[in-house]
Amino acid sequence: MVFLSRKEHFNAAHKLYNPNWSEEKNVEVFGPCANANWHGHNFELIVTVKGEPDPETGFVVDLKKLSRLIRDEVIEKVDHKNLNIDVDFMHGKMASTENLVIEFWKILEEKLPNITDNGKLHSLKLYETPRNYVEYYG
Ligand SMILES: Nc1nc2c(c(=O)[nH]1)N=C([C@H](O)[C@H](O)COP(=O)(O)OP(=O)(O)OP(=O)(O)O)CN2
Repeated sequence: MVFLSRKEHFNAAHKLYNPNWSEEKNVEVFGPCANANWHGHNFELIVTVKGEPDPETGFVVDLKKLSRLIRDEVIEKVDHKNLNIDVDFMHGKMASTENLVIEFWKILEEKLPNITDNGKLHSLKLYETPRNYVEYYG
């Protein structure tokens, strides 16, 4: 079994704000992340696919195809966007890194069979800042 990864990049704005809470409670829980006028992050998304290399190509998945898939299906939808407002799959959800990575997984798990017969989605690692990141295994 080989684990193969591709890193992609996007930047996006968001705020962490629960509309069911008072302004005071939002500030207490989320601090400056609840700032009404948003804030931005440079995100890094690392997608790891696992499988046996195909005997004819030596590939688990063609990294060019994987990059294109991630960019077309995920990055395009979030890059230079406001995660709370512009991104359909985040509507009604808190725009946390945890919730974002779960939505990315749903998209990529469904689309991956279009580009590989032998690779399966293993994990997503999403960096919100160079020091804060989440890992998700489905
Ligand atoms: N469980 C979560 N906690 C927090 C999330 C999140 O998505 N899930 N997000 C945030 C903020 O959006 C943001 O990540 C915090 O930024 P910041 O505190 O500035 O983080 P830095 O690593 O850049 O700064 P340090 O000073 O090094 O902490 C908050 N919590």
